[in-house]
Amino acid sequence: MVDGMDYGRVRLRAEGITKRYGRRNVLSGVDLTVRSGEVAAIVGANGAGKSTFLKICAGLAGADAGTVTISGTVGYCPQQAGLFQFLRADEHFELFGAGRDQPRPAARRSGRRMARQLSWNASEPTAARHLSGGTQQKLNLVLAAIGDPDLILLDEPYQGLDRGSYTDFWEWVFRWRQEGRAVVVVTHMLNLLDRVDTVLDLTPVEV
Ligand SMILES: Nc1ncnc2c1ncn2[C@@H]1O[C@H](COP(=O)(O)OP(=O)(O)OP(=O)(O)O)[C@@H](O)[C@H]1O
Repeated sequence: MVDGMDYGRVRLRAEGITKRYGRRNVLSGVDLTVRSGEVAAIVGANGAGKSTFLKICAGLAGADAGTVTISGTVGYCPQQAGLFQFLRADEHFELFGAGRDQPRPAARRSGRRMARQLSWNASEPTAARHLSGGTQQKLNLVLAAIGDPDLILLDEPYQGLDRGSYTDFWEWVFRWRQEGRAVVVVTHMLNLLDRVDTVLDLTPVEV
């Protein structure tokens, strides 16, 4: 437990989220509530609407109906890393840190520290475009957590991670929970579902 964290406070409340693309109903009245100190997993088949739902929660896509209420700061990790190809890791940390009012040295320190937890030395002066696919994904992940957001939204953030880093990633998620953050993870890793607090299954119901 961390002093000052508001354990149990609702960080995300999505109610009645409905989304259509053309004539296709992707989400129909989806609800999800996540509190500080909780991990929610979103599961469902390919195309079930997991990424769409997460983007709506992050405010990056609009819903046709329903409301999303967020309390506190938000970090979002997209499925495809949205990096600046010519910038180094440190420069990404500074840029994303600035977006969350974090001074440059603090952002650099916290980015490097989190990278180390994923077995990556982020102080190397390598442009993002020259990082390996898995390392780009680590950068993508660290950027979602820069500035210690209260709510962290992760869209299958482990693609390309090696076995050790994958384990480190889940340890991270459960550490964040312990620290009182609210975490939402899109995942296909059903073996971990007994360790999360809420499971939202978007698989369409057969009628
Ligand atoms: N911008 C868009 N325009 C039209 N259709 C879209 C758009 N974005 C998503 N879709 C469609 O909405 C459906 C849900 O897509 P989404 O990416 O949310 O699914 P998902 O559950 O995250 O899938 P996956 O497990 O493959 O990542 C799919 O049929 C997809 O083709």
